[in-house]
Amino acid sequence: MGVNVTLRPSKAPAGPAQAGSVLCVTGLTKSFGANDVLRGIDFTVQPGVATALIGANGSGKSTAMKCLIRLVEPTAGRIDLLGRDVLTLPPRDLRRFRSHVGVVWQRHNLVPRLCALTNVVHGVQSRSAGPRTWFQSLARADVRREALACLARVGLADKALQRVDSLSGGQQQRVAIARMLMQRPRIILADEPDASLDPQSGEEVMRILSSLARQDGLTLIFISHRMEHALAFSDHILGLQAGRIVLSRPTAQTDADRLRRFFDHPEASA
Ligand SMILES: Nc1ncnc2c1ncn2[C@@H]1O[C@H](COP(=O)(O)OP(=O)(O)OP(=O)(O)O)[C@@H](O)[C@H]1O
Repeated sequence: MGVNVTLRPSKAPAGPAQAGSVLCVTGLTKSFGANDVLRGIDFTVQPGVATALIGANGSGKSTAMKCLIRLVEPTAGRIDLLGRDVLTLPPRDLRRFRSHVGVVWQRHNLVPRLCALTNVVHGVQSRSAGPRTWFQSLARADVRREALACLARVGLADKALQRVDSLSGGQQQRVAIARMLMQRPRIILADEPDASLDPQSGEEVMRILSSLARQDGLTLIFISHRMEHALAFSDHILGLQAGRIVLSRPTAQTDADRLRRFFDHPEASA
């Protein structure tokens, strides 16, 4: 896949999204009290591109990702995502807007005592609500079929009726991905989906996420602490240090040594 993520010049004036981009972030700033966590970050992502967001603990990666859908309210800046000026959306529009954004967290928030299929059916609630979305046995036939298909896409069709708390950590994360697919997202944000998993399960989760995004032509933005995952599953890498983007490079133009140097001396990577 072609690499077409570009870093915009810092201190660019707020303006409309760059032509063709799915995401355009300009001057994004976030302070928690006196803690300036994001110090004016600018970047643009083109549709279908997989972007890895890397950086040391506390560099602001999760905060930046949460700002994109206003789970954290930015202090300043502009975010154009999926053609919407996100920071101006009124609450009702924001809820509807979020339903187009599939999010995968490190902690997946499944309902442990319910089966995998019911948990996946819950993903439809972003499109339609009501008791028929509470349990797979009550779900409309087409919803049930779609949920089964989503489970099949993550390789868990045979676990559909198994309680989620009887599945392994990696399998649970795959159920969470299937639930996210039920949203029919237009973009996927993943905050360390490979954390808290053993290396093999973490890699499998990343591989599934990445290939689903590619199959559906979806933009994927993911945070990972695993250098090898950033290299294997992205088209472009953005590196944050103390709330600033100090690295923006097509993945094909970097390697493990360069990324190691970024982690050791991020200030020298700009
Ligand atoms: N809700 C909050 N209230 C106050 N401070 C916060 C809040 N969320 C994050 N922070 C602070 O913002 C800074 C950046 O946190 P963030 O979670 O974005 O970093 P990160 O790069 O994702 O780190 P990690 O790799 O450890 O997850 C930290 O100093 C953190 O304590």
